[in-house]
Amino acid sequence: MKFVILYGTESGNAETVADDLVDELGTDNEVESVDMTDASAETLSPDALLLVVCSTHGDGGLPASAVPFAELLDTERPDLTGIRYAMFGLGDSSYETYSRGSERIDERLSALGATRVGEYGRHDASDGSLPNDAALEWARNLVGSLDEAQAVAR
Ligand SMILES: Cc1cc2nc3c(=O)[nH]c(=O)nc-3n(C[C@H](O)[C@H](O)[C@H](O)COP(=O)(O)O)c2cc1C
Repeated sequence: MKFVILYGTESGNAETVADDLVDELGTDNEVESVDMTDASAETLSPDALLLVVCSTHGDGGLPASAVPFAELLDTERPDLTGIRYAMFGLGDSSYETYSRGSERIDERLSALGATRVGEYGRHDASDGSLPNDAALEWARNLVGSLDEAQAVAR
């Protein structure tokens, strides 16, 4: 399977999550990690499953590295029909806007025609756990559910 991990971060947590996902998935798959700041419409390919890892900053806003990507989607409005993606949001439930930054990316991708697959993963920083552990568990479950779906389709 081919994965593109697209991360949006302000203070680096989502980037370390992306690094761990590359290590986890890279043993059996082709995996590329891209900061949203460096992403273009071509980063989103129907040949790869897009894993979007994005935090929330300000009051429910996008993290700094996700802002150019959101602007690109808003201005270029690429047709994302055929693109499949899964979401993992980093946030803190002590904010009323828990995980809202990731949802802002999710809403844009789906409005442009992309299809979200699997469970919407989230990490809540208020419980003191590491986002990396939650993300690895999410990714293992995601890959397991995709493998099952493929086996059923065969
Ligand atoms: C100044 C600041 C504002 C934040 N605002 C929110 C917020 O509105 N909603 C939320 O769910 N989390 C919020 N968070 C929590 C971050 O999303 C969380 O710490 C995340 O792990 C940061 O990931 P990053 O280092 O990749 O940016 C905020 C954190 C900081 C430091």
